[in-house]
Amino acid sequence: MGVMLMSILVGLVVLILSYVVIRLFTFIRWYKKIKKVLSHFPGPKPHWLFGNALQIGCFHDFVCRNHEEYVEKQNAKAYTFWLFINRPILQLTHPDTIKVLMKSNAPKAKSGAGYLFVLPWLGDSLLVSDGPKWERNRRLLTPGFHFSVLNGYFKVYNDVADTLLEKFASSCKDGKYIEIFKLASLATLDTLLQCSLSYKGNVQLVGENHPYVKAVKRLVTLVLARALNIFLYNPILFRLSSTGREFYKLCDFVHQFSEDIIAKRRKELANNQDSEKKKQLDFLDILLTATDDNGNGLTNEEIRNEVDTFMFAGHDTTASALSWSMYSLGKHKDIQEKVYKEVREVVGDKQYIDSDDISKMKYLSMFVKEVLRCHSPVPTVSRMIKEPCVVEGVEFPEGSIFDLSMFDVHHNSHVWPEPWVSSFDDISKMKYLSMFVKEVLRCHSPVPSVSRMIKEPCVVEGVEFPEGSLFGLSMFDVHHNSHIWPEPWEFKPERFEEDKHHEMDPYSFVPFSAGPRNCIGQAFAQHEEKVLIARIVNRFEISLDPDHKVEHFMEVVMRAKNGIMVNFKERS
Ligand code: HEM
Repeated sequence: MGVMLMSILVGLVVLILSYVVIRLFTFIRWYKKIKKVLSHFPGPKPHWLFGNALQIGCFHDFVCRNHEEYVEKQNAKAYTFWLFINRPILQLTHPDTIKVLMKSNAPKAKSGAGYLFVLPWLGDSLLVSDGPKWERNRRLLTPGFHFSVLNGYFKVYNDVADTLLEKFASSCKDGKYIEIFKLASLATLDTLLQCSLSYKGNVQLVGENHPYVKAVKRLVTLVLARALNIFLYNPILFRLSSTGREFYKLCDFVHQFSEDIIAKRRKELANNQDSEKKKQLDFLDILLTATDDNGNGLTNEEIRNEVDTFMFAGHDTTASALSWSMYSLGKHKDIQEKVYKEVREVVGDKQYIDSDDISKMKYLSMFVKEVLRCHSPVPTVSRMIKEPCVVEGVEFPEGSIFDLSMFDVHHNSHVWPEPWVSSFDDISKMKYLSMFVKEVLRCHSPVPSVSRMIKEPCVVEGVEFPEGSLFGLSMFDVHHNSHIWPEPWEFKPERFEEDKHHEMDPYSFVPFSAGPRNCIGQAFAQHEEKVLIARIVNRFEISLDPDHKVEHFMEVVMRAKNGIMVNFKERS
């Protein structure tokens, strides 16, 4: 018995030692290889064990130092830095390099900080998933962002603006300055809750006392707290920590919140009660009715994950863009005047962006749509399937060709809905506002960077990177690269005048990323931004507190280190 136990023990030790030796050997081989690959790129000198982790301090300052040294002085299209001995990152800083990864289907980096930390909250949703799961869900969600659906949300943007503007008016009496990010963030969360779940909970008025709002805000903080604390990277240690316990408790709470609404809506859909009460579709309606090629829909959990993802990916990002827009308007009074003049010309004294001269716009809008419907500029497209596919309950074999006839659909009297009133018209007429919003997105890059870990070897600047290499796709660097953007730190909406911008590489302006993993909510976000900015500028003159220093502060989204203090004065 004793001998047997001893043999098992020795066997076990040998097994563990062999495992450790193999891992060590693999690591050393990988380390030598990746070091050689990275030697082609410049970067701050790393410590052998900690890499550059101890030099980072404020991440924003670290990025700016590297930008100056490598991107500006050395004109490098990428530079490298190490978080620890096992975590080298190639930071892509030029359209030529960033496009290699953006065009590919390289998965999101799921080890270390970042995407992994949001998994318990968002599940395997669009933002985090890869491969066939992502492909299927992207296909199912895309119709939810079709312009005909987005158009219906203009009413929500305007309602949200009503509350926000009243808050500005009451808080800024007597020339007081207020911090803008918090208010912007509540407004964008309010919008998303209404557009995703048709949930109206007076979110902006109740503020962070609202339990759901409080939970979402706290979850974002806890994800960040974990990313900054290496001891919480391990999932078991995280679960045992007080931060982890709070995080999981809040996840349960927000999951329950969405699940209750989803279950209720499913029931209403089954009983066909919904259509009578609600005229405007929300994202939930679309997610509940979406089916893939095999007729399978999304499960309640999948829907919940996607809704939670919209909240996470869509509210602080848009709030960042809105806050930096207020900053830019306050800082550049001449630009504010131009935006104001244009808004006046288009919307005049209207309270709602699309109310007063609606009849004229309705006609224009109907005219354009009717031309598109009647003459269908692209009448059909075709697809040949690679796998069997079920259409109307009939299975088609691989190789079948389908004609997708938009012409027929547009002329099908059972499908064509009542012509609806477009409110795009106001927004699309504001060319200067569009340029202004783009310049805010370039200059302040609300999502400063994203990351990818490649599953297959990939060539960047003639150098082959092995599987497992980690890349930082730095939109902030690309947007401030003086070899691409002259005087990149200057705020000049005119850069985006059509003729100038169209000559540029499309990957020189990537605030929403680009390629297959671009932001699904980009049109939604820009519509909301434009309505809110137009409504604010039309009513208020915006000024910055001259005694308050505003500095960028890079987190998951671009914030201001000590906030942005703004005054909104009623125009006379
Ligand atoms: C100014 C506002 C916004 C900015 C700057 C922004 C930026 C981005 C960026 C850079 C990505 C790529 C992320 C990555 O590669 O990991 C992304 C993805 C995504 N965004 Fe946005 N976003 C904004 C607003 C929104 C809104 C309003 C929604 C939802 C309604 C949304 C939903 C998503 C989703 C679901 C993805 C994942 C898409 C996929 O991988 O297929 N975003 N966004």
